[in-house]
Amino acid sequence: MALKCAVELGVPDAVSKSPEQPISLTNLATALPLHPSKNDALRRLMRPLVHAGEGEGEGEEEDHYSLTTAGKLYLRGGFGPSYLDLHLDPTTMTSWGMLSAWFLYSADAVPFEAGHDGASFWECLEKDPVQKKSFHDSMAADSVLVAGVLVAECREVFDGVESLVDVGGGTETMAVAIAKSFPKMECTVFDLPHVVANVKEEEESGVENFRVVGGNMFDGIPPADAVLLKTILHDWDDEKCLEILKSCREAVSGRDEKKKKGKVIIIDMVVGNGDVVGNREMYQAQFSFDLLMFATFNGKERDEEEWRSLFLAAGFSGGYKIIRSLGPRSLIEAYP
Ligand SMILES: C[S@@+](CC[C@H](N)C(=O)[O-])C[C@H]1O[C@@H](n2cnc3c(N)ncnc32)[C@H](O)[C@@H]1O
Ligand SMILES: COc1cc(-c2oc3cc(O)cc(O)c3c(=O)c2O)cc(OC)c1OC
Repeated sequence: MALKCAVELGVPDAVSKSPEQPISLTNLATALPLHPSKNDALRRLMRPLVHAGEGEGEGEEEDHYSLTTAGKLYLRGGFGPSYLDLHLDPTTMTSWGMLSAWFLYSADAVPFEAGHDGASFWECLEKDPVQKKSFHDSMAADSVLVAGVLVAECREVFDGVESLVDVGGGTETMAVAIAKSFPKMECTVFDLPHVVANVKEEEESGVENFRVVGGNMFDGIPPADAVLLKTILHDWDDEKCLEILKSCREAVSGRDEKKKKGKVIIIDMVVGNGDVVGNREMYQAQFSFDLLMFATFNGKERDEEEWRSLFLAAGFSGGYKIIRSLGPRSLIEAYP
């Protein structure tokens, strides 16, 4: 909460722009648009942030500040501010307020839905344009990071792929980044009609090998050589995941006479795998997201065994491969 407040006040930008490094408390107060009667409280706001880095050689001085590497993520326009907006938004926070009630009473409603008269997270977003924008902006900020790695370091994933559908692609960030990087590939972003309605302009204005399709993935998925599911399956329970995966399998299972088989590319967590081994903070990230997914959707972060069972049950007879770790997430390919 201190971080959210500091970001809203523009603290990271003021610290970063200061010619004095580290910047003193007095100069920081002057650089911010604070009411003069509030200057003294700035030290109290900054203290928990300074001490958050304790034990790593940071946080030794309480009245002079410079940005840590993580702090740089919170500069305006970066990934951090939209991430905070999403996770600390009052609508999103409802899940946490309802979690203990879920444990105490026999009703099985998803905590988020119990706090919203039975409406799902996606239904709430549709009704609230501000929350919808905040959600899709932060997912897009995440996609900028992930797309950068994907097109720079994982190009072999797209070898032989002539068409790709980004299912639940949200706004166009990921599909456009792939389309630009692979100009011969037909790239489609597929999401709920009210989500992609805002993306149409992008389609009209520019990248030729990119198009937009609105629809419900539970009613079918447009055919392609590859389907991309980035942070989709963790939003759903096993039953719904099976429906999605079966539909993806059909979508990539060969439309021409050669019956060329494609693949499903998944970007999601594999709990306990890859980069997280021996890394306490990565485990914390995975377990925190698991609880968030549970409280918001009855979704979950899955370990390798759980992924294996899903692929088997969804009929992926070609098996699967965990291609690489992307921090707490992994890139998985599943073959029909
Ligand atoms: C967690 S977001 C992931 C967005 C994007 N893949 C990314 O990683 O940035 C989940 C996406 O699934 C979409 N979605 C939810 N239900 C859907 C449905 N029934 N059919 C198609 N898309 C759906 C949401 O609108 C949202 O864009
Ligand atoms: C913005 O960066 C990330 C976001 C997510 C993420 O966050 C969510 C938050 C919600 O309140 C509801 C959701 O449905 C979601 C997601 O589905 C979702 O994927 C996840 C990330 O990595 C796992 C992000 O990058 C760090």
